[in-house]
Amino acid sequence: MTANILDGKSLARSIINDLSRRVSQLTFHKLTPALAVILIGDDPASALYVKNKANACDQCGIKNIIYRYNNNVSQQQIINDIYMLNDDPTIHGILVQLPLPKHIDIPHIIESISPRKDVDGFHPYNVGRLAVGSPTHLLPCTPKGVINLLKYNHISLSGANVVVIGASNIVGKPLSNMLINEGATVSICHKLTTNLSDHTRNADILISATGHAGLICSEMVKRAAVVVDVGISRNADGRIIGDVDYENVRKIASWITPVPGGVGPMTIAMLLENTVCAAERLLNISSA
Ligand SMILES: Nc1nc2c(c(=O)[nH]1)N[C@@H](CN(C=O)c1ccc(C(=O)N[C@@H](CCC(=O)O)C(=O)O)cc1)CN2
Repeated sequence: MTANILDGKSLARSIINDLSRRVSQLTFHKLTPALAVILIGDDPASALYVKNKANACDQCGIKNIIYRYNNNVSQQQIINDIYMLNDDPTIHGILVQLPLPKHIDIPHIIESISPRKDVDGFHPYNVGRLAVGSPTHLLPCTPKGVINLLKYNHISLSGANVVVIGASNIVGKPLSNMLINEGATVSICHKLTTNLSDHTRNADILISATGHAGLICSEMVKRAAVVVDVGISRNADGRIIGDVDYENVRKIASWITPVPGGVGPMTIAMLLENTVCAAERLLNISSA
């Protein structure tokens, strides 16, 4: 058996293509969706992700402005600038690229973003709405990308045993809530989980989001499981690799995401979709 590929790169391309039409409709109504990106410090990976986000915005006509700060910028300065962006009617989405320098308190920064412009879906208001199963326009991008990738490939979530490895606020926790809302039975494993394989071997759908290269080997995967790799690390040659031992696990799984080209591009497509949704809400023409 060789797994089918969950091709996030091509799905993301087609989503971005479709978004161009929604952006044109907005610009017809004299509203150009605009995303403000706050980039603090000199982390090369963050700089690359921000550049990729800007390029993707350009592809579908979303205006994007990058606000760059030195590593030693004060927390208050960032919060003041976010307040300014909250009040700016020409800005529809605001995101702060993570991680942040140690002296900056991430929850404090995120809570200063208007929930209506929180296109990362990290604000406690949006997190809370997701947790209680209320409709929310702004879901976190990586989990939303995973769910879209699975649904697009007709992988059923209702009643499935899903194991999520990693309990971060960005991926593991919101993804688990989204999966529960889809009717899946969800187990969340994390750093302190003992006997990880006992959990993973029961998974119909196994999702790993740890950034621990090669964590998931074929012995940990049930035959014909769906395997989604959200991890990104670099090996000694600087090549990007995921949490999953792709070459061996693909011989066991029914579906698998590659790294690169799986979940990563979907994260960016979902960010763009959230930005368009945030703008559409102003005109009450949301098609999401
Ligand atoms: N404010 C946020 N910060 C971070 C988020 C986030 O969703 N919001 N997620 C990650 C980083 N991230 C987006 O910001 C991100 C990571 C990876 C990719 C991606 O397309 N990866 C490619 C490989 C790209 C490369 O490294 O060459 C792939 O997997 O194919 C997109 C976005 C942490 N911070």
